[in-house]
Amino acid sequence: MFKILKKLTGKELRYVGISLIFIITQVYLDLKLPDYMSKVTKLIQEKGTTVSQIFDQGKWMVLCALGSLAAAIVVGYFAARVAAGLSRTLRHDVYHQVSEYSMAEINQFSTASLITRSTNDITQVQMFVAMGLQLIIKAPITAVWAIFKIADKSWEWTTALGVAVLFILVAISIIVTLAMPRFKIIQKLTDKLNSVTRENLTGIHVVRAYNAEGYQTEKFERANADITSTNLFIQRVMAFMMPMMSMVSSGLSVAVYLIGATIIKNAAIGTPGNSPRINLFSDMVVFTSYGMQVVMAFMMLTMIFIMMPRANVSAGRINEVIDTDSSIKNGTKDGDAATEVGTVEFKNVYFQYADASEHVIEGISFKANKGETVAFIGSTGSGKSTLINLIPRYYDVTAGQVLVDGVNVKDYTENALHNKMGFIPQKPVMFNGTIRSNLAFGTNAGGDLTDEALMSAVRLAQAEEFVTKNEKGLDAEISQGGLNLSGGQKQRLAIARALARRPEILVFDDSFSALDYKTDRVLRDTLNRETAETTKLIVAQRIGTIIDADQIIVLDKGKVVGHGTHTELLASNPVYQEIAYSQLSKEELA
Ligand SMILES: Nc1ncnc2c1ncn2[C@@H]1O[C@H](COP(=O)(O)OP(=O)(O)OP(=O)(O)O)[C@@H](O)[C@H]1O
Repeated sequence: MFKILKKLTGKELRYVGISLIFIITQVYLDLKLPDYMSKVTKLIQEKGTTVSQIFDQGKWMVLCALGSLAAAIVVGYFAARVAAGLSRTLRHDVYHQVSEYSMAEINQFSTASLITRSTNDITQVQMFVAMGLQLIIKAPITAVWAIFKIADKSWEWTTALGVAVLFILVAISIIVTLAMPRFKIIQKLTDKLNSVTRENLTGIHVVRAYNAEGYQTEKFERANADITSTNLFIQRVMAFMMPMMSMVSSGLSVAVYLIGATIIKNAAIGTPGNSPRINLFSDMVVFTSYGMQVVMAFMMLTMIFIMMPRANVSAGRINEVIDTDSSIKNGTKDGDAATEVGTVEFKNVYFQYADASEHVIEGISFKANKGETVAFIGSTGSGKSTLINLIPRYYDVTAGQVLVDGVNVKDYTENALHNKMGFIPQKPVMFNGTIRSNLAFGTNAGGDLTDEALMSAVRLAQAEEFVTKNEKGLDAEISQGGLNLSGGQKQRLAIARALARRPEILVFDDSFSALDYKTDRVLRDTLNRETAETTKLIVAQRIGTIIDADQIIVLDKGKVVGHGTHTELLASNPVYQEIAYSQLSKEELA
């Protein structure tokens, strides 16, 4: 938590300082009240006291109460500003740190947990800071000040107060010890609930189509029941707090009055102007009042103890995200460091996922020259997507080297590397906005993209028809995730987005699969004609898509089992032959 609090800005620390002044003012005014009460008590018992004399003292009491209220409002205002400011800083830091993560870190935390950490966990810290700032400082000052004011009244009363405080401390310790471990669990269970809900919502079509609502509901209910029972346990334990505090405050009042009755009985009556009994009675009223302030102060601390363990767990989870650096370190070379143009080379590359026991890619070497088309084919799970994910450094190789334009991808800055290529993922990703905002997405080495450049990319990607059919054209709206587009339309826009950058290298991860055969053929012909200078790496399932490639690499269980042109492989490679004959007849392949 302290590490998180170090993130407070200078302005926020100034607000904390101002709050401190007002908290002290508030405590001073609160503790001034019993002094006036004492005077009023004495006046009431003395003969000949007039109403205006009592009113004189009462007026100050009202003013103290109003002053204390005003100070509390000011403190609340600044506490809210500090807490909201800190929460904004944390959200900013978490967001920027996560944006730097490689896929390895995102997989390590899981998307659901990263969402909980940047929302729920930050809210916990925000609530704690807002409450804490008002109470953490106020409670000890009140307690110490009040004890100091009544310490000399009578050792019997002070002992009663000490016993009450000791009782509170022991009870709080027991309660917090019982509840603390559950707070850690509760944030994990929130992650789980988030993950189940997300999965259910994103896969709602499949869930409905397979009548799997029951199965999904059961999963959700289990997660829901787990979090409910843990919450209930915590709430039940915490439920003891308030009754216990009222019991202690009532008990303390009774004890002070019982002790007071005995002390007053044994005291001398004295004279009307100087009566020890009247003085003792007034002391007793004042002591009860200060004693309540002490108990209230501990009550405030109790609130803090309720919130602190959970906020602490949340702070730890936020720090974990902020302190985790991306395993992929940016290089320093810019695009001009390239020694070649438009080449991609793999030199004896091995790759293993962090949580896997075996290599997914083993000893792969090849070189794609400028303007060449290199295709990758192989059964599902043979490692095709993994292989091309190594080019933009979504993952780093375990051994070997990947070179782009003659330079190791690890040496480039992220921007320089990504500006060289247009990457079209297996599942096209669309963002909420317009066709224009989706195509001109992100930064581009060539500067801002004109509408002409965008439309030219749209034409190349065979998307012109449906883009121009919409009267808004490039301004046609796209909903989140491209839900208002068909699979093929999304695929074509994803290709247009890559083409619009006019990159040296195009990487297609099975990007033609959602296209019909005719569009696939026309798109390939257009690309060959219009982007002849661009190097193309294509992962494909269909032989037809890659039949004209300059090099075809056949993968099986992460290894290269064939490398050549379509004609060469068809003549001699059994794995390629098997794939080819399963899709096309001998006549079509000839
Ligand atoms: N994030 C990951 N963590 C662990 N293992 C993974 C991960 N992604 C893929 N794998 C494993 O790596 C292997 C290769 O997967 P990859 O997606 O590269 O295959 P592919 O040839 O592209 O398959 P497909 O044609 O079905 O897309 C598979 O066995 C898969 O289980």
